[in-house]
Amino acid sequence: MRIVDASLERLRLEMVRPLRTAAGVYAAREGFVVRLVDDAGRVGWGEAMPLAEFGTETPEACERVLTALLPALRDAAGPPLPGPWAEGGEERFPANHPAARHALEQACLDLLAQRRGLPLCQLLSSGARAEVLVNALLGAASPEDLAQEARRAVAEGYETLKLKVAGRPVEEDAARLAAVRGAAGAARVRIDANGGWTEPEAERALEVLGGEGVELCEQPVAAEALEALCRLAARAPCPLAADESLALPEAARKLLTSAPTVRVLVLKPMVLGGLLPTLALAREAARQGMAAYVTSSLDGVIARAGAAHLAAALPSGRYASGLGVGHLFRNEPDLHPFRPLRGRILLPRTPGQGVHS
Ligand SMILES: O=C(O)CCC(=O)c1ccccc1C(=O)O
Ligand SMILES: [Mg+2]
Repeated sequence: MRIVDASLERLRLEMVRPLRTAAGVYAAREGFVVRLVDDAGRVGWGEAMPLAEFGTETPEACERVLTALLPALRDAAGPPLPGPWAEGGEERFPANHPAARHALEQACLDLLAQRRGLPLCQLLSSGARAEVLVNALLGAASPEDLAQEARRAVAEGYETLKLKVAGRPVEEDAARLAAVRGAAGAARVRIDANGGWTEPEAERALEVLGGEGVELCEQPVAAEALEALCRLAARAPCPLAADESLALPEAARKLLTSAPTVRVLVLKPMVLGGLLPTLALAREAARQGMAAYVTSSLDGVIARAGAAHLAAALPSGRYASGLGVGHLFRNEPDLHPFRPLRGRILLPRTPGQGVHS
């Protein structure tokens, strides 16, 4: 397999309305699409959608690295093969640029899976599941609007709802959560503080919010506050999940090796540098008795396609994946296989990722 063309295009995602989290407001996203063509005419797609505040490189740095790397691929005897297929090729992937590495690795895996005649999830794991559960991300602010959004999601078939909390008084979050719980029926409710509380604030907020019917809380305290996170997890009424913390070097290792009170990891392939490093972390977590699920970092459909294949290949599919964000974007393509239906994504069975131009 020789690469006969390698190109890079900008991708700008405009949000229908800004998404507010405790860490900030997202109105638009800037990233890149990598397209590799091999000598048999197969096309492999990869996406880089940097999220610098989450610890990836900036869009400028990402573009610089990808622009520098792609011409070399064009003339190479074959694409660099990542992970177990590397044969010494790993150094051809960019270091310290997780979003750029993600895009390049994803496009190479897409081609490799097509060449082997396997859906990407099957290339990643022979035990891959045929579908993945997805959570609905509720974006409304007021309790009334949230209740309506939750009712709609449940009627559509979502079994897990996710609500952003923190960055406002706990009493307000309590009212917002009560509205969601009232509308959720049998659906689980996941909350995400995006690091918005101090340890004492988190302690109190979790007492108030973390009762029955709350599946877990993502990242109650700042990414760096790893020890506070572990202390809180030992006492909190609901399980705590590490998300932002995993972007820090050594954080995953510390969580995996210290007597684990944090039992769940939120895996963002864009932040962790690609599908294979993320799968390796999920497998390591499973060996330690910890659970993991995949979420997007507000990515385009290509990155979510890769993430959906990865989610299907994780050791366990118990937790819903955070991949139901397409409706938040103005320029989301109408019809594609990675749009959740009844709260699930059914993986394409065609070779590769099943992403087409
Ligand atoms: O999990 C989801 O449903 C969507 C992903 C999401 O919430 C998110 C999107 C961008 C940045 C951070 C986060 C997060 O999970 O904290
Ligand atoms: Mg989160």
